[in-house]
Amino acid sequence: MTNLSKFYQKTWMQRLQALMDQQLISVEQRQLLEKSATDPAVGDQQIENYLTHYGLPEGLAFHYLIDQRRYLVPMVTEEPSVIAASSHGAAIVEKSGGFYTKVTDHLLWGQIVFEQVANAEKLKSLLEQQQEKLLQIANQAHPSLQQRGGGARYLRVRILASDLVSLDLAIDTQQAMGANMVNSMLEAVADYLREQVSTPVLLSVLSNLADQALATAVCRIPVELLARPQITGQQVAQKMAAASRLAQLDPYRAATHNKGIMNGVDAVAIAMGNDWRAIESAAHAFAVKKGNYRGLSQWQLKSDESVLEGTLTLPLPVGFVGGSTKIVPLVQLNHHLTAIKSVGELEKVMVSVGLAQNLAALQALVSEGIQQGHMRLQLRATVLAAGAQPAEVATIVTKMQQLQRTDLATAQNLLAKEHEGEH
Ligand SMILES: CC(C)(COP(=O)([O-])OP(=O)([O-])OC[C@H]1O[C@@H](n2cnc3c(N)ncnc32)[C@H](O)[C@@H]1OP(=O)([O-])[O-])[C@@H](O)C(=O)NCCC(=O)NCCSC(=O)C[C@@](C)(O)CC(=O)[O-]
Ligand SMILES: NC(=O)C1=CN([C@@H]2O[C@H](COP(=O)(O)OP(=O)(O)OC[C@H]3O[C@@H](n4cnc5c(N)ncnc54)[C@H](OP(=O)(O)O)[C@@H]3O)[C@@H](O)[C@H]2O)C=CC1
Repeated sequence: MTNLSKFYQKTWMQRLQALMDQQLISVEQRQLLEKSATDPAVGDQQIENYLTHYGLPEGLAFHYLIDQRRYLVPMVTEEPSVIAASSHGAAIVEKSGGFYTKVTDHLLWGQIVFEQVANAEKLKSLLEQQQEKLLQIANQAHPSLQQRGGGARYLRVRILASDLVSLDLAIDTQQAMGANMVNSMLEAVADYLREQVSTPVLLSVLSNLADQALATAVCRIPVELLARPQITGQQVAQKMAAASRLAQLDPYRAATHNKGIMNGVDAVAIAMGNDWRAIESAAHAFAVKKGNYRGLSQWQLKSDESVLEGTLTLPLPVGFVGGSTKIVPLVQLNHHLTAIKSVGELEKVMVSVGLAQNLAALQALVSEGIQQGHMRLQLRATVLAAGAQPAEVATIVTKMQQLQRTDLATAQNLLAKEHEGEH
């Protein structure tokens, strides 16, 4: 009976066999793992103990007009109504003239933290005096980045506590997200400083709070475009502005407000082969202002209340190259579909999608409520979960809507009746 130790030393087929031998999976489950493994050779190089490829649905969002350019936006998500909402929000902004965006330089912070610091001020000034030398050592650790026009730009020293000091280097990572590059550069500087300074280095690593790589999207919507059945555009706009204020005051609301934004941002990040965990951690860290976690976007009615202005700024530690961007063929296809040519464009698309997602969510929440639109699409997932074949879904969804039911048990009963009726 093969055991599972040294799983990583087994071949992919041996791993599946080992799971069978241990009676952890059935023959059918092994077949599912094999069928889903679209590219075992690549998977085995990408991650450890590779088993199979876990497929997520990819859809396309429409109506994006960003800085007067039209974009198709591939989005990878398992959540119903996210892509519908994305297109819906974008369609409203499209009718309003589109999104206007701006991006800052694409710099990533890296930090070297000193512990057991005896005199923080003294260490701070010592490090600041060596700025040029430290930046030079960082750049020498990854010379190709400078050749591309990037590299370590500047540094700062922060006293975090009487015994903890952080030396932060801002590094222009050009078209890459830069985590691996920055970490190598930091370790070179840390090695140098270990010889210069007796104070121990605790760690050196990039920071995902990429507040030197910001992207902002703005849209200005004539309130009449926000109208919903039984509620005027003016009323929707006023309520959206109130919901925006709520997210500034209440972290419980801000968490969901921001989740709605990241529904779109994450979906684009995955489609573009990016590290969505880095983007998520950056966004939520950036949402803390004056010690409070707040909504990342804001909606304000302009003076004569005829226009609702939405603004979203996000830190985006993202890459147009590097990471898995060249390894996953679908990422190259999605770059082609979106027709983006740089990391700056990727940032503009991502932040616009985040704002569109937020617009659609808030408009629904303050008018008919989220369930009407969301559950109409979520119902399809419920009926699938009840065991329906794709071809049966529409019939069962219609019957559920007639019964005004959304629960799994009703879907299962209707499906059973449908199958009885067939015999
Ligand atoms: C769902 C809608 C769009 C319906 O809204 P609606 O007005 O009933 O939709 P419609 O049928 O009039 O279509 C409007 C547009 O939506 C798109 N659309 C509409 N249906 C589809 C579809 N089947 N497939 C693809 N696209 C669709 C499409 O672009 C369409 O325009 P068209 O292209 O026809 O000119 C609206 O109710 C909505 O946007 N709701 C928000 C849904 C949402 O945010 N879902 C995310 C999950 S809930 C969540 O996690 C976020 C949240 C809410 O918690 C965040 C927060 O609290 O702030
Ligand atoms: N967020 C986090 O906390 C962490 C993330 N990661 C992972 O790190 C990866 C991202 O790191 P990153 O360093 O970007 O990825 P890579 O390790 O893939 O490095 C990017 C590479 O892209 C090459 N490149 C080609 N053209 C350019 C260009 N125009 N600008 C910049 N680089 C270019 C560079 O090659 P050359 O060397 O020839 O210059 C560079 O080494 C992601 O996979 C992420 O998941 C890893 C650790 C932590």
